[in-house]
Amino acid sequence: MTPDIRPLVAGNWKMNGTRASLDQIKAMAEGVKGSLSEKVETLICPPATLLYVATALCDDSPLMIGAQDCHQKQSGAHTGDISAEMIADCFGTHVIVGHSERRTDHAESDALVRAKTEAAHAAGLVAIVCIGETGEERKGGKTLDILKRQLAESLPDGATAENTVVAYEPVWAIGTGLTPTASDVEEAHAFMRSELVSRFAAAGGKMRILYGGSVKPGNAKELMSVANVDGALIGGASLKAEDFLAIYGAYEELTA
Ligand SMILES: O=C[C@H](O)COP(=O)(O)O
Repeated sequence: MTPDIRPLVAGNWKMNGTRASLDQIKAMAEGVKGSLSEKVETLICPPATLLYVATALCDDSPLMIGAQDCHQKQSGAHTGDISAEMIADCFGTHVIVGHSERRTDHAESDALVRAKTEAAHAAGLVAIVCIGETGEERKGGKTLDILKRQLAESLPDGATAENTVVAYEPVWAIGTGLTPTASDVEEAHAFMRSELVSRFAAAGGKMRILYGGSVKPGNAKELMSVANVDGALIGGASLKAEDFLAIYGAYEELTA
C-alpha cells in the first residue's frame, strides 16, 4: 500500500459471464456496502454485453462498473468495437487498456494502448493501463527494461492520478496460480513508482499501481501489503462474489 492512496480492488471478467452471472454482481454490490467502502474502491469489468445492466444493478452501491477495452476513435466504421464514449454512456467509469491478452490476441502495440488511453480520458473514463513482462523476458533479466518501455510508451502525457491507474501483471502469473515473491513485487512496484514520479512529478507519486496475476483470497493480504501495491486487478477470482469479497475484505486489517 502507499500512504494516502485509496486502494482499488478491480475484477476483470474477461470473456466470461452471461445474464445468469448478474447475481454475482448483485451480491458484490451488496457486499461492498459498509465502513470499508470509504477506504477501498471496488470495480468489476464484465463483458460489454452486461455493461449497461450491471451499472443499473449498482445504482445504490459503491461498486463501480467498467469495460475491458475500447477503440481509440470516438465512433465510425469499426465493426465489433466499442468506444470509450459508449462505455461512459452506459455509466461505466473505467476501462482496462493494454491487457496482455489484447496485446497478444490482437497484436496491440504500446502506441495503440496510448491512443486508447487518450480516448478513455477524452470520454471522462479512468484508464487502467496494463503492463508486464513475459516469462521469457523475466528469465532474460529484462523485467525492468520492459516495464520502463511499456510505461513510457503506453502512458500519454495527460495521465494524472485521477484519470489513470497502472496495473502490473506479469504475463507468466496470469491464470497460472504462480505469483512473484513479495520482494519481486516490491522491486517492480518501487521501480514503476520512481518512473512515474520522474515523468509526472507529484501526480506520479499518487497514481495507483495495481498488482494482477493469480490474486486469490489466500494470497491477497500478503500481496496487497507490499509497498506501492495500491490494489489488485483480479481475473478468475473475481467471477464469484464470495472470492472477490474475500479479497476486498483482506483490506479490513490492512487499512485499520
Ligand atoms: O486482469 C486480470 C489478470 O489477467 C489476472 O488474471 P488471474 O487473476 O486469473 O490470474
